[in-house]
This record gives sequence, C-alpha cells and structure tokens, in this order.
Amino acid sequence: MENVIEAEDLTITYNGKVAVKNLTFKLKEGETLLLLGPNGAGKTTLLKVIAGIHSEYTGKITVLGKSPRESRGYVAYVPQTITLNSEIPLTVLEVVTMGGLYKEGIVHFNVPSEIVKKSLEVLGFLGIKNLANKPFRELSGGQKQRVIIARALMSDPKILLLDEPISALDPKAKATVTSTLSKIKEELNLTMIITTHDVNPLIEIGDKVMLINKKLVAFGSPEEVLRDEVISTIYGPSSKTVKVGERVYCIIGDVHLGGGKI
Ligand SMILES: Nc1ncnc2c1ncn2[C@@H]1O[C@H](COP(=O)(O)OP(=O)(O)OP(=O)(O)O)[C@@H](O)[C@H]1O
Repeated sequence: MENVIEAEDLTITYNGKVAVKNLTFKLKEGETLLLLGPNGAGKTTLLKVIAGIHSEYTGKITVLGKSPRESRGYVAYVPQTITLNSEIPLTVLEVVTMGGLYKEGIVHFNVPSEIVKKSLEVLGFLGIKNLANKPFRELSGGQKQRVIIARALMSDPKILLLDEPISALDPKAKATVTSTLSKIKEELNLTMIITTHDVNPLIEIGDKVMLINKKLVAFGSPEEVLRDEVISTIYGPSSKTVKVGERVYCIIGDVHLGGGKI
C-alpha cells in the first residue's frame, strides 16, 4: 500500500500565527483516520491544508505525491457547515448533480444527462435513491449529511475529508452515517480523514487515530492512541477508555468524547 498523505514537521499558520505545529504522520491508501482534539485544536485547519485550500504552512506535506494544491482534483472536502441556502428549494438530485458540475467546470442549468445518471447511481450506491426528488431542506440531519457525502463522491475523489460529519446528529443518525462511511471505505477503498468530537460511533471504521491539540499529541492505531494516559493529557484525569470485545471506547467524566451522555 502506498502512502497517499505524508506530513513532516508540518506547522500551519494564519497570518503568521501558529494554529497547529509539528505534525508528522503518514496515511496509506484506503486507510481511515479519525482526527480528534478539543475545540480550536487545529482539526479543520489540517483538513484545509490537505484539501489545498489553505497554503500557509512550513514543513512538508504531500498528497498523492504532490503538493496539496496540485492534488486538489482528487480530494473531496465536506465542510462542517452545509452551506446551502435553504431559501432555494433544491431537490436532493439537484444538490448531488452540483458535485458533478463543479468537476466539469460547468456553470449552466442544463445538466448533462450523464451527470444526472451518475447522481442517481451514487444515490443508489448510498441507499438513498428514494430521496432524489425530495426537497433537500426538508430532510433530516442524517439524510442531509448522506446527500452531501453523495455530492462529494460525484468528483470521483481518491481522498475524502469530512469535518464533523456526525456532530449534531442523534445516535440513530450517527449510526446510519457511520454505516454509509463504512460502505464507502469497504467498496470504494477511499482514503478518508474524519474529524470528530465523538469518536465512539466511528471507532469501527478507524484504522488510525490522531489526537491533536495545537500540536501532535498522539498518532497510531486506535489501541495505541485511545489509552487512559494519552487521552487524560487532553481531556483531564477523569477521562477513561474501556475495551468491549476488540474495540476501545472513550468516556470523559459522564460523557463520551464530546458526545452523548452514557
Ligand atoms: N481563518 C482563520 N483565521 C485565523 N485564525 C483561524 C482561522 N481559522 C481557524 N483559526 C484558528 O486556528 C486554530 C485552530 O482552529 P480550527 O478551526 O482548525 O480548530 P478545530 O480543531 O477544527 O476546532 P473545532 O473543533 O472547534 O471545529 C484556532 O486557534 C482558530 O482560532
């Protein structure tokens, strides 16, 4: 397996001010990285650098062997906030076709039939073809997130970056979005980086976990990173990990890592 992302001593700044520093890690093709850290830790900032949309950094980072800017066409970035004007009554199909139109650089409303066909295929692949003609703004949070993921897949990315895809969802919707991501991982073999405050629902799809807090705190397998002595350095002495079967889960005080109450 090839390394698709390599960072060495990466320090990212905004107008000269350090946001996150000294990140060194490698991610192989098809691996899923769960990126954790408290508010302001630098998670979104790192995704933006990998996506080639923020370039103020020192150190080295390559994406698919090139600079992030050069690899932009192969990376899909799903931001935390879905910026679709809810005043415009777009259907799900229209939202997904947008992903194909961006790729082709097309800016007219006469959507080529092959893009419509592909959009329906992608919706079918994610098991939500039945939503195609529904107004996007009327969907539940979990349905919206899956549609936005479908839109990101329209550009045939090799790398999928997802910023907080399960935050603000109820536990059932978290599980549905996680199984969508699991399907993408299994069947499309994409390399994914997923930021989250709630690692537990996603733990089953994480090959690697990175914990940052303005610098690299830990990077490795879930078992290597999700240990009491590691997470307590960031989340305090009452944070704990528990092993259930083969999986490790995090508990912080009476809440899971940034997530729901237990
Ligand atoms: N556009 C910007 N200009 C200046 N500083 C910024 C900008 N975006 C983020 N920062 C700063 O960079 C640091 C990291 O922010 P970032 O949004 O990457 O954190 P995060 O881990 O994603 O946080 P959260 O979990 O709250 O989304 C913070 O100190 C933040 O204030």
